Amino acid sequence: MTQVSPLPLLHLTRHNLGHGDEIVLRDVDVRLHQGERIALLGASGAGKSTLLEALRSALHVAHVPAAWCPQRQGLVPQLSVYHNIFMGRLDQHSRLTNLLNLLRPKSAHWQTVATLCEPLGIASLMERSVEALSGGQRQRVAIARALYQGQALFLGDEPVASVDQHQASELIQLIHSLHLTSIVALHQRELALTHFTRVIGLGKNNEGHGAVLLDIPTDGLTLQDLDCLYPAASSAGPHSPDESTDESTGEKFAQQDVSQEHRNAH
Ligand SMILES: Nc1ncnc2c1ncn2[C@@H]1O[C@H](COP(=O)(O)OP(=O)(O)OP(=O)(O)O)[C@@H](O)[C@H]1O
Repeated sequence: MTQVSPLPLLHLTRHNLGHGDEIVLRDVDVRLHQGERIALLGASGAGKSTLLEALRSALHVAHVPAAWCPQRQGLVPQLSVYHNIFMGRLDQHSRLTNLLNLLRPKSAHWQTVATLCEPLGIASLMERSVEALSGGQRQRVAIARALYQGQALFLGDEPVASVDQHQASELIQLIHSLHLTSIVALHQRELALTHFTRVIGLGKNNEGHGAVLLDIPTDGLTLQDLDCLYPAASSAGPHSPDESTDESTGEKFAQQDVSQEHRNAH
């Protein structure tokens, strides 16, 4: 049987990404295909949000719709959980519908949102204002608002950072059950290996510049292969016993070289 290649969605090529005059990531060359589950990894400040923003805006220009779950959530604290989730589709309704819904939610909209909230464990909180929620509950509301957008592609900037590993795993599964393609920035490396098909890892290259260090399938990848993205972990982390007592840069570079063999395998 002939194998059908996955549909290309985007090719972000030879881009320096940053803010103002500051370049955060050099020579970014990333392709996205339909059906991929991409985990974006890297230490804090490595440029995950910067890359996600660039992908988001390139997708917009290419007219590829994507659900978006931002790191800062962007929820309106004074409004109810229901209203915050409904905001995910404001652009799909007329202004009048949006205004009326603010005053008196239509039962059909309410029901749709309730159905989404059920697996997220926030159905009983739909009338509560967001300011009265815990951090983890707010995170679920932000995810629900992105799910409510009803797109095939999900972009999330650390959407499961405020919940424990078990809950994070369930949330990622839910996101994946509703989206064909996903690109998610994460700090939990284990989740990247268990729930995603590909890892894009950001960090400093040998010249000390921010760059894409890894772009590889997760198949066969180990936690140790990811240590090069986290300089502290590669010198002292629990996944690199060989290096835990030796902080020599030689050891560190040896680890980087292993991972760089896989680089840009896509
Ligand atoms: N709006 C901005 N203006 C100027 N510099 C910025 C802006 N946003 C981020 N930066 C800088 O860009 C670099 C990368 O930040 P970014 O938020 O992309 O990293 P990150 O990997 O998402 O970090 P974290 O895991 O902490 O969220 C950092 O040095 C940060 O200070």
